[in-house]
Amino acid sequence: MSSLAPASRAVRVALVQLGNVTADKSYNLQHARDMVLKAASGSAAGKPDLIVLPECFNSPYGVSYFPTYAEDIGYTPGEPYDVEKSESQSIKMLSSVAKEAGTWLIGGSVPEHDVATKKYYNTATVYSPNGELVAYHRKLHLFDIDIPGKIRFKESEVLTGGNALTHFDTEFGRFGLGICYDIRFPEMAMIAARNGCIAMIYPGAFNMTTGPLHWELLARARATDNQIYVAVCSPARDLTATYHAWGHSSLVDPMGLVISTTEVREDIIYGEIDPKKVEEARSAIPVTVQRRFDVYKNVAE
Ligand SMILES: O=C(O)CCC(=O)C(=O)O
Repeated sequence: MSSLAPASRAVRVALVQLGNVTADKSYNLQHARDMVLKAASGSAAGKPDLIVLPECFNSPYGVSYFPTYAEDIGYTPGEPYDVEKSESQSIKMLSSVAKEAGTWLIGGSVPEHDVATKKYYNTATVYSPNGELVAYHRKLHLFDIDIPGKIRFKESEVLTGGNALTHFDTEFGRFGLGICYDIRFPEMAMIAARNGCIAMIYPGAFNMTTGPLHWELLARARATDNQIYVAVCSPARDLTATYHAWGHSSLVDPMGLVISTTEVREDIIYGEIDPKKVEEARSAIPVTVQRRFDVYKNVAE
């Protein structure tokens, strides 16, 4: 298990529960831009250091929409990425608004079309305060569920799952990134925590069936399991859309307490990710060093 990366102070976070995600992509991009700038103007506690947008913020959420809204991002992990030359208008907007806001930005997720391989992905990107694209996560676990009479959703009809875990470093510490259904896989958050991440951030969009059952439960479980912060950022609920998002964007602390949350409408919520609280939780209840990997070395066996 690696130790926590040194952090100078708590990170102020803003979660943007974006409303009005319409069929008009240009409008969606402009609205997301405006809301990031609004979030950056801060709360009574001050300007945030990190702003988060929800899953699929530039397009309606649904398998049939992905090909129409998908953009070619052309990112190769480990290689420098020139945003100016990007083919993706969403990436250009996110980079420029991160720079204008002067904050870290987790740009929710967007449908991606990798033109070279002809594959589609659900992809989240992260920007530094100078607009540099620093991390890129393709949803690893595709949202394929079928609850009879309630909801059937099969991302795999169009999308391909990513094949990498994503952690990124900031001056405040290391963060792990997942998208929505990824939160159901505890291994992902555990590996992030054991690699020194102080938080997992999940742009997401749960629904009216699994939202009330599992959204908060999973966020609190991943936080408690690993004694890290967990942020879940949803779109607002729109009953005129084909997919009704659960909303309830929330920030959970390393003891599993929901420290900031909202209801279903468009909103911006603020909270702090304090690395000292991670250390305090781990010293009070030391499960991170009590694990019996001598008994359960390989959980995939
Ligand atoms: O896991 C769930 O219940 C919802 C997941 C989801 O909405 C998603 O992955 O987009």
